[in-house]
Amino acid sequence: MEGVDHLAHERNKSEFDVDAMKIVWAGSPHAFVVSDRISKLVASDPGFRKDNRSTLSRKELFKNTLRKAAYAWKTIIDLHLSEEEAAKLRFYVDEPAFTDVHWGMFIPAIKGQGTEEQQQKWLPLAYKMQIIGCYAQTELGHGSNVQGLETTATFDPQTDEFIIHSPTLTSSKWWPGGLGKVATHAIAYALLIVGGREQGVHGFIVQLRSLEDHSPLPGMTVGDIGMKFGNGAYNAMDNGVLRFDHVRIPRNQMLMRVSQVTCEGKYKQSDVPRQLVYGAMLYVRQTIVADASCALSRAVCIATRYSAVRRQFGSQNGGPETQVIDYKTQQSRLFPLLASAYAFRFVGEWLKWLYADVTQRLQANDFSTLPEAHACTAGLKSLTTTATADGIEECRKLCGGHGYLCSSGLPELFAVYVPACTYEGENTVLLLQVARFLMKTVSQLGSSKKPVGTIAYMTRVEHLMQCRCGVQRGFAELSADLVEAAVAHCQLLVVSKFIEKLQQEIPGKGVKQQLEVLCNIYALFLLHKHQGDFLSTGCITPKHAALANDELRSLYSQVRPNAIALVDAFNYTDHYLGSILGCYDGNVYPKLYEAAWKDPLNESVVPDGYHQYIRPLLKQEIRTARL
Ligand SMILES: CCCCC/C=C\C/C=C\C/C=C\C=C\C(=O)SCCNC(=O)CCNC(=O)[C@H](O)C(C)(C)COP(=O)(O)OP(=O)(O)OC[C@H]1O[C@@H](n2cnc3c(N)ncnc32)[C@H](O)[C@@H]1OP(=O)(O)O
Ligand SMILES: Cc1cc2nc3c(=O)[nH]c(=O)nc-3n(C[C@H](O)[C@H](O)[C@H](O)COP(=O)(O)OP(=O)(O)OC[C@H]3O[C@@H](n4cnc5c(N)ncnc54)[C@H](O)[C@@H]3O)c2cc1C
Repeated sequence: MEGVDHLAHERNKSEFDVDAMKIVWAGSPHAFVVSDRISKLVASDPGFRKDNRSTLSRKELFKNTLRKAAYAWKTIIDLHLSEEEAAKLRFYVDEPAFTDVHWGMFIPAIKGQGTEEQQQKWLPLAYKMQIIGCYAQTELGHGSNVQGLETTATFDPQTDEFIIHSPTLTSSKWWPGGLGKVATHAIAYALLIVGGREQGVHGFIVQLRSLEDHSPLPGMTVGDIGMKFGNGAYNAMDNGVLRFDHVRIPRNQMLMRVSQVTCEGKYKQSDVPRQLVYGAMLYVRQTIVADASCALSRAVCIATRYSAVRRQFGSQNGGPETQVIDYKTQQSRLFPLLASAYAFRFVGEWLKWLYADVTQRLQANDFSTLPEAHACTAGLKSLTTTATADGIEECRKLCGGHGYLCSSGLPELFAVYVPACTYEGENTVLLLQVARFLMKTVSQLGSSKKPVGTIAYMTRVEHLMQCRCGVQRGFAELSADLVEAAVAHCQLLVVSKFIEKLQQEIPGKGVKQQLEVLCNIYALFLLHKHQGDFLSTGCITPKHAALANDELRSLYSQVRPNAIALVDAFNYTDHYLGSILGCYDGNVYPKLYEAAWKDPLNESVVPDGYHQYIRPLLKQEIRTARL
């Protein structure tokens, strides 16, 4: 039935003020208003249509992405959108594109690592999109090991230039988004060589393509690296390959905030730490944590609405069958994911604050919190992306067979999301960085350097004092266990930031109570999942473990009547969700049926290839037919 809200009875059950929860989710009344307006603007504009993506060939998909990016830019200019509104528009257009890396990495890298003068020269061009940038760090042979990069930048004092060169096949830049076909410029990372001495990896602004006809400049071999996981999905992005053959760039195109090369060929290090070369990664990891809650909430919204629509078994006296959301097994898989979406939202908010704080301190030459900020961004990036990728797949399974259809939106969401576990730092590699930070802290326990901030709790964990002398030995040998410790540390962060959120004033009828229920689910689910660790370390008794399990069941019952309203609070349009199973009105079956007929395979009743392959088979002519 068109126009009927099939989920109205669910919405009527809710015990809290959904509009107030929408503001909590958005972060502020202002953020809600902007997000609501821009999402509706995108949803109502046929220029941003995306329901045909999975049927396009790679070339068609790519061209369509270029069209959308240009159309989005025109909309931003025509409507005089602010930076905040423009970012929201790109978000709701919901298509991986070169613009993500231009705005998300190229510009932040110049801001973080460029001198004032360099920023003044390059940022206005980038902001107006008169140049399009990518972030060319990873090579064919090295991604995680940044110090192992082989591209060289050799200073030539005769011409006051750097010679950028790819000496081996494995030194080819490989993966950068936007590089393959679009970017005119790159921040390329290369091993700096001055006066014959290697000075570590640095960033350089390199023009790749002509601003007149887009052809690669002399000395550049550049192209796309090929199809990636999933049809459609991330294939809208032109991840690229690039080789430099003795390409010359002016000296002032080395990003020189952290260290400088003079025209006489002197290498000078500022008093800022070398790790600032990694600053763009700090920034992007923080945005990835914020984005995790969006991707997970999207999958959870689809699975929750569909679970309320779908009925299987349990009909009494010819009455309706049971909604699958009422099965305790469904609840025990779905509701912890719902709780995780909210938990990641709040930890993402906090990380944004932490990043702003560390940036302010860095500008004032206070580098004291940089290691903590690195550990938090790296650890939370790893934890939230792993949980989100796993969560999207679980949501697909929670939707049964229909979850496997592209029209459910879940396969594409998974395919686009899952590389987040790899890009911007492979997740295990990042956890090892957290472990290193934790072990460094443990080794300093008892000294005058007291742990503060997110590691202040360590002084309260007595047995850590006993193991502090052994932590510098056997790091590699124990690394698998240390990675688990790193995850536990990050989970503690997530739980404590959720609790801190609840200590704030939260307006709206029943909103705080709902969030308390979700926070308890998040924490108790972790305790339940890792009860072996808690029991074996004597942190809890078997009785506590059983109580936690009982409490979880009771909490699931409390969520049940509010489940639909809790996902409505994400305020996603049907356009953004891109899912028949998750559509707002719950009118799933007619929409699924209709969508099937739109598949290109259904354009003719008898398929292409019938006369060539099916008929000969049926007529037993197969031995004589030429295949
Ligand atoms: C709206 C905007 C959207 C933006 C885009 C959003 C989403 C993304 C969308 C699509 C994807 C697009 C782009 C993807 C881009 C990329 O993937 S870019 C490439 C990213 N590459 C990596 O992340 C590589 C990972 N490797 C590393 O980070 C380092 O090499 C590693 C830390 C693993 C090792 O470093 P190394 O120097 O070799 O060794 P150490 O372990 O000795 O470290 C030295 C010290 O430096 C500290 N440190 C390391 N990293 C940082 C950092 N980022 N910030 C601050 N400090 C750092 C480390 O802790 C050591 O300190 P100590 O010596 O212990 O004190
Ligand atoms: C979709 C996508 C977009 C990307 N975009 C960009 C971009 O715009 N710009 C850019 O520069 N790069 C980009 N990348 C590259 C990305 O940053 C790297 O792939 C990533 O950093 C992982 O590095 P790697 O591929 O070398 O993995 P590897 O390090 O080779 O990882 C392989 C395995 O080895 C393990 N491993 C590695 N080192 C260690 C260690 N020390 N201890 C224990 N285990 C270890 C890892 O855990 C993993 O299991 C992108 C990648 C993808 C998939």
